[in-house]
Amino acid sequence: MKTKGKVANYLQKLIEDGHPIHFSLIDPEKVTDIDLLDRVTSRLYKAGTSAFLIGGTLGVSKEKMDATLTVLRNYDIPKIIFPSNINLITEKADALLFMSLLNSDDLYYVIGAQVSASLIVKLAKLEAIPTGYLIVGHGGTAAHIGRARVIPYDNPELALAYALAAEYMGMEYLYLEAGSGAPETVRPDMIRIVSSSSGINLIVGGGIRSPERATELVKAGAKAIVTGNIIESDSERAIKIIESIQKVNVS
Ligand SMILES: CC(C)=CCC/C(C)=C/CC/C(C)=C/CC/C(C)=C/COP(=O)(O)OP(=O)(O)O
Ligand SMILES: O=P(O)(O)OC[C@@H](O)CO
Ligand SMILES: [Mg+2]
Repeated sequence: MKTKGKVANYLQKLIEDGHPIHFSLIDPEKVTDIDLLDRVTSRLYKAGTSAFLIGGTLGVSKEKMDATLTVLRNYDIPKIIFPSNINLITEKADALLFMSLLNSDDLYYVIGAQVSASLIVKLAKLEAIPTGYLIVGHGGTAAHIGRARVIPYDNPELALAYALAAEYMGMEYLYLEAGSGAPETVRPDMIRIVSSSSGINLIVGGGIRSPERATELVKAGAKAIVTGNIIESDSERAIKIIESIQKVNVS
């Protein structure tokens, strides 16, 4: 049996210590000013973000990924690729969420992209984090591109059925995604039901814009939350989100 990689161990330790994980999602397409990115990411780092996720659905190239990762290279927290497709894989990162979009109607997003990516990931010596990706509610661009049959916000049982299937297939994380900029996040009730009846670690993202909501989602059982848009539109608020979830002890 293969031993876990550095990034997986780091995340697992945070979870075991009851420390909520915060992922700062940087969309390389939105990066126009490298100095500004440097200033903002430095503040996120100092506030205690746990890791950087780097990715976007539209308008992202490997060159843009590399430029963003170059800015992030000196932070001693993991830089993790959040891939919308196989062209965003770069050896400059530490790891990638090796995701299967479980509720896609398109086999490409369920297993095709993963087969095309696997040897590239190995050659790049990237750590793969086994992750089920499940799109809920609004779904955003990811739902459209990924041809997802979205899980309704008010159907936690359906989400639980996917979570258990993912867990039984050996995935360690399930990313519940409401979509970038979603008007409503995944609901606490769904998180509560899925986390209490399955053993998979929940990452929750999409539409998280306030410390109160972030805290609520962590208290409901999210092991990690992701914020993307709010970093771009109001980085001070993103900092408040990071600070507020650190006050929650989830053990
Ligand atoms: C394992 C590998 C290499 C690939 C998996 C590919 C899969 C399963 C993709 C799922 C479908 C998809 C399109 C996911 C998008 C994930 C993502 C990077 C979301 C964040 O981007 P947004 O913020 O929505 O992007 P925009 O801001 O460009 O809309
Ligand atoms: O940009 P936001 O709305 O924070 O969403 C983050 C992430 O879940 C998108 O894939
Ligand atoms: Mg985005």
